[in-house]
Amino acid sequence: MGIRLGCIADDFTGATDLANNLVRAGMRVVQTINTPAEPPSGLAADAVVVALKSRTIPAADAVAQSLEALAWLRAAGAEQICFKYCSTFDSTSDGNIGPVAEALLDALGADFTVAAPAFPDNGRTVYKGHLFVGDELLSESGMRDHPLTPMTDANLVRVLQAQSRGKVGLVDHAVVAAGPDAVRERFSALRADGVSLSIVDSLTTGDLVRIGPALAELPLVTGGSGIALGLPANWGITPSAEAASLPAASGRAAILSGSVSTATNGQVQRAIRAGVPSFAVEPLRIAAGEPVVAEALAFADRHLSAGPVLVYSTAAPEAVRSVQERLGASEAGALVEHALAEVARGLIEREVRRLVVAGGETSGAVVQALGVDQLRIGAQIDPGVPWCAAALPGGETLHITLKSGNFGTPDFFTKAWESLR
Ligand SMILES: Nc1ncnc2c1ncn2[C@@H]1O[C@H](COP(=O)(O)OP(=O)(O)OP(=O)(O)O)[C@@H](O)[C@H]1O
Ligand SMILES: O=C(O)[C@@H](O)C(=O)CO
Repeated sequence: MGIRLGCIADDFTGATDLANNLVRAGMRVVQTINTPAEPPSGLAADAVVVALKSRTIPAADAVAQSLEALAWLRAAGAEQICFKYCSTFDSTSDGNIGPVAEALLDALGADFTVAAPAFPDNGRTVYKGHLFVGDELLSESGMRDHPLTPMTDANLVRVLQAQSRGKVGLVDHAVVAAGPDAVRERFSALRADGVSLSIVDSLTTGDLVRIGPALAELPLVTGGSGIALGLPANWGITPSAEAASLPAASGRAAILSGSVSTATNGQVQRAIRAGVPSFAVEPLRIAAGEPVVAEALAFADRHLSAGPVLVYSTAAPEAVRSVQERLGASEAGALVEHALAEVARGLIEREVRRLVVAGGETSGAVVQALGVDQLRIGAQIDPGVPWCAAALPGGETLHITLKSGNFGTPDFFTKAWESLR
């Protein structure tokens, strides 16, 4: 039997976030890093999440990579496809949410899908098409300063329309609250009006679960990880603790943080205050050719035997902006990602087997550098952030968690270890 749900995620932390919600809803989930080169075989899973790093690449490349993932997932027997992007709708005016969603619709021969980024467990809600992060509109949240995808408009109908060929509509909260039949009716009305992509309001987890049955008929659904909460029940799958079990963890521990999000800035400061030995990676020093990676690893050598160490490039928005003005945003990003990926490799050589990574782009760079191609999803540390187990190329197990920038409580970097046994 093939898999039920095939998922394509546009970044690596987002993929584990989605996998985490599917596991919590009872699905057995395998996450692959990129589209596997081999055709699917022997997958003991209800869902596969293909993690891409396509959020900030040119739209045409994101489309090509997503279509490749789609072909693999269809070969694995996927009965429905889910395209996962950020709960803060991270994108630019060129995409990549609209272009990828439309290309997937075309490839599936479908004419309509939803765009439902809400993840109320993490404070992301959508009302009248406007995205809120906690109590703030998206455009007034820390996301307005994001280095790669600054979000300056909270009206998602407008944001998605700007990056889509087709017409964008809205399923508003009154319809969602009225239940799946009302949602189905609204889908039909939107279709009749020529709408191909529709933002869906959701204020609570209950809203996301309630729309679940209405999504069963769509070949493609798109959204944040919250959309996963209502899908497994469409196959009669119910929550089970077994879905989240991982092998026992051991080995040295480290934190690598390349996220510049508001939450991560707080978490780094908190870890430093808590006495975690910490090394700051400075982009301008890397650009000047200074041996920053070697220094970070020498620092790790001095501290690893006593407990977790933190290597971070995380900085406040003004500092990030000033680096970007000097180096260019994507050049600075690439430079830091490369350096942190090199540090990750060095840490594995130093017997680190428990690793916290913060930031979606950073996680992508680290996981690829480590040669990890598949993750098993374990228990949740905080909403959207599970521990995962991966086989290193030598066969040893690495326990790793990929934390989205804005996820996790302020003490995440010190408490994460407690939920790993
Ligand atoms: N001090 C810095 N100056 C400039 N750029 C930085 C700095 N530190 C990190 N970066 C870059 O900023 C980007 C941060 O993106 P990343 O996705 O890793 O984190 P995030 O955006 O905070 O988290 P998420 O995408 O999970 O919400 C990366 O490309 C990273 O290399
Ligand atoms: O949806 C989210 O907020 C996260 O999974 C994510 O994608 C952040 O990069």
